[in-house]
Amino acid sequence: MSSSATQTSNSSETDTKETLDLGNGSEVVYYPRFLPQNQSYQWLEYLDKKIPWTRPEIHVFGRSCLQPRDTCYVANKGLQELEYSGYQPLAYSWDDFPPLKAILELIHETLPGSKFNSLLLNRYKIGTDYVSWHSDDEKLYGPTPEIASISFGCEREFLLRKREKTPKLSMATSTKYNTSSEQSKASRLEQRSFVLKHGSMLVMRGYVQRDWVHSIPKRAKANTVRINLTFRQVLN
Ligand SMILES: O=C(O)CCC(=O)C(=O)O
Ligand SMILES: [Fe+2]
Repeated sequence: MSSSATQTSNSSETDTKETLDLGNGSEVVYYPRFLPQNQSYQWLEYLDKKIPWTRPEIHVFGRSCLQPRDTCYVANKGLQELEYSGYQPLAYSWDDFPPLKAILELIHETLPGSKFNSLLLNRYKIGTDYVSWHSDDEKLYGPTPEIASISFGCEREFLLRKREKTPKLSMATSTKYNTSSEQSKASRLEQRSFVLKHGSMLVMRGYVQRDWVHSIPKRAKANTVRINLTFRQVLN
């Protein structure tokens, strides 16, 4: 497996990126300074105040629990509806949130050929908010989805771990894995991590959702808000 990280610096800071080849057609590209810092603070404040955040009840392994972070969903009209962990978010319109349209445009300029038409937003209020191991492998994104993930606010660690051959871990079936077997998995299976900075963009493409799982673990010391936007394309 080739997993060399390459550093490419262009004249603009925005274009500075780190490419991680995960092998077998999976790639992650990280743009640490994708958005200007000051503009990003304004967007963070806007999103924190203006997005109609909810903390839904989700269903995993036959149990219901409160999702351990706030969420919202924005999508083009007429797309197939998203459903994960037994929860079907209501789709808001891009027109309600002009800054999201501006961010979408910047992403489309940087990633030629991308046509994102939906956005899942997450808000981690404090360090005990998290997202457990999962992959975004819902059928409506197709077999090799490109997902662009923008982060604002508190820096949090993003972990990627090679998927075990069995069992399937998807957003629909994921749950908390804080057991000792989880620790042994972490040492056995290949793992990568990124600290997602304020104003950064991380892009997952190729077979990342099929072959890898990802998570944002709890961090006791993360005591300020983090907002994350994951842009996706629902195929028709
Ligand atoms: O907050 C993040 O960086 C990741 C969120 C995520 O994995 C998801 O929404 O599917
Ligand atoms: Fe995800």
